[in-house]
Amino acid sequence: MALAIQAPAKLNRFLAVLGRRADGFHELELVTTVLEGVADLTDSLEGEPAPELTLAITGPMGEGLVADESNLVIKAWRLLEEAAQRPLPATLRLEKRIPHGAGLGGGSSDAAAALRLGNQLFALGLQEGELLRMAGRLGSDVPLFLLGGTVLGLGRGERVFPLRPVPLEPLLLAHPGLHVSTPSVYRALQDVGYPFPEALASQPGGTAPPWRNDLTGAALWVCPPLAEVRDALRDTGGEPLLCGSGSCWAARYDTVQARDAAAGRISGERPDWGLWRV
Ligand SMILES: C[C@@](CO)(OP(=O)(O)O)[C@H](O)COP(=O)(O)OP(=O)(O)OC[C@H]1O[C@@H](n2ccc(N)nc2=O)[C@H](O)[C@@H]1O
Ligand SMILES: Nc1ncnc2c1ncn2[C@@H]1O[C@H](COP(=O)(O)OP(=O)(O)O)[C@@H](O)[C@H]1O
Repeated sequence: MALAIQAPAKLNRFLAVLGRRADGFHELELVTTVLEGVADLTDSLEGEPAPELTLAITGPMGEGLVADESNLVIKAWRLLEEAAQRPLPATLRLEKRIPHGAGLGGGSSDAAAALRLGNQLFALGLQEGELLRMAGRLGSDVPLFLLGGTVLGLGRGERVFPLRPVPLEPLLLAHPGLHVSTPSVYRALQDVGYPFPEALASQPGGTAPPWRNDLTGAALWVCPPLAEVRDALRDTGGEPLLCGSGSCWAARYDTVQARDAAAGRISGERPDWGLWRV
C-alpha cells in the first residue's frame, strides 16, 4: 500500500555564525520554524514497495532536479538500506513545490521525509535517536525536519532541540528565481568578515529571538541582485530577512492587511517572482 509524507519548508528567524571550525563547517546558533500547513510550499513524498528502487519527480519546482544518486531522497534511502542491511526496493514519487537553492531547506526536508517513509513502509523499527543520527549525516539541516515545530539548532545546525513555538508574524516570502550555492556563501564569510559572536542563551523567557541572519552580507557578496528583492520588500513596509543562504527573502509585516497589500503590489511589479503568504 502507498504511503505519503509531507515535507514542509523552513524559515531561520535567527541565524548567528559563531565562527569557523577546524573541519571547515561553521558553528551556528539557529532558531528555525518548520512551515507546517503551507500547502503551496510543501513537497510530498509518496512510495510503495516495488521490484526495484525508482524516483520520479513532478511538481512546479521539479525542473532541474535529477532523480539519481545525488538526490537527497535517494541518499536517505541508501542510509536506510545500510541500516536495514538489505535492499529496500520501492517506487518513490516526489512532488516538488519548494524552490531549490532558495534557503527554504526543501532538499533537507525531502531527505527527512524519505527517512520516515522508508522506516514506516518497511517497518524497520528505527528509533528517533537513530533517525536523527542518520539525518545529521545527510546534511546539517536535515535533523530539524524530523522534530518539526520551532527548533534550536547548535553545532553545524545538526544538534537539534525542540523550543516553545514562536508565533510567526504575517509573512511574505519572495523568491527571485536565483539559485545561490550554500557552500559559496559560507566561503564568502572570509571576504566580508565574521559577525561578532553572541549567545542566544541570554534571551529572556517568552521573548521571540531577533530577526537576524548573519549570512546576509556574504550572500549579497556572492549574489548582488539579491538586494533588489530586499529593497522591493522594504518599499512595501516589510522587514526583510534573507532565508538561510538565499535566494528567498521573508518579510514580516505588522498586520495581515499590510502583508496582503504588499503581495498585491509586488506580484503586479514583479510577476516573475515566486510569492508565498505564511
Ligand atoms: C544556511 C542554512 C541555514 O539553515 O540553510 P540553507 O540556506 O542551505 O537552506 C544551513 O546552514 C545549510 O545547511 P545544509 O544545506 O544542510 O548544509 P550541508 O549540506 O550540511 O553543508 C553544505 C556546505 O555548507 C557549508 N556549511 C554548512 C553548514 C554549516 N554549519 N557550516 C558550513 O560551513 C559547508 O561548506 C558545507 O559543505
Ligand atoms: N530532493 C531535493 N530537492 C531539492 N534539492 C535537492 C534535492 N536533492 C538534492 N538536492 C540538491 O541540494 C541543493 C540544495 O537544495 P535545498 O535544500 O532545496 O536548498 P537550500 O539549501 O537552499 O535550502 C539543490 O540545489 C540540489 O542540487
